[in-house]
Amino acid sequence: MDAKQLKIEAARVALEHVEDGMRLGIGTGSTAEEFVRLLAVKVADGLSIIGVPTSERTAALCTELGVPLSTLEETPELDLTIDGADEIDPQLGLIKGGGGALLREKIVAAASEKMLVIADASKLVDTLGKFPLPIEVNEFGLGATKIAIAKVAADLGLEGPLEIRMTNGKPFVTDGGHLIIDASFGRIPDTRALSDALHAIPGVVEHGLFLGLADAAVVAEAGHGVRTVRAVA
Ligand SMILES: O=C[C@H](O)[C@H](O)[C@H](O)COP(=O)(O)O
Repeated sequence: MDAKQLKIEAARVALEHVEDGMRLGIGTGSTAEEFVRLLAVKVADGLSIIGVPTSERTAALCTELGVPLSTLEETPELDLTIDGADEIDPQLGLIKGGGGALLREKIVAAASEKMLVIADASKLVDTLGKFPLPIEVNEFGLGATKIAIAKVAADLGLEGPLEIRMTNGKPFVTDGGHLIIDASFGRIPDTRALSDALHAIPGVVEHGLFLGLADAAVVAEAGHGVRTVRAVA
């Protein structure tokens, strides 16, 4: 089974958690897109949900496929968010933001009663951090913000390149109009301490560590089918 098929399988099982009348946070990325495609078929068959998208990209796909949308202004409390992830640890801590949507994704997940992650098994790790941590920053004061990030990381024994994410030769700009710094710290033993320290830097808008937000992960693995993973205490 190829990577795309695994994403479809995880999305298919996650869809079983969607009930009629739900207010649904809809994630971003290639796995979330497979979920949107399956959701659209159900909607066409009569499933009644209202979706809040986590990016302009997801909003466009939902609109194209006829998935009804709302905003967090109109629908500020959600029942369930279904989203992908770049890494998942045994406590269901996540790294997200590979697609640059981490800020809206975190706001939507935090507004949801439950968050379900969909992924293939390659996203499971013992310790977060092999995937560079996306940090969304304000363009103003970028140099000072980079220095501050490097300092708080060093205090936690972390170091590594801090690279401004580029696309087509220009800095990548998020839906919120910010930049992304991809921080290659390697494994992050104390994710909570790093999260708190990054939040204390004024130029940091948000970061891609999602801690205590996911309730379960639906994980598809070649040869092993799909399993639902819950946090290890
Ligand atoms: O900003 C993007 C999101 O956090 C995605 O959910 C994450 O990057 C996973 O994407 P994919 O399903 O394409 O691996």
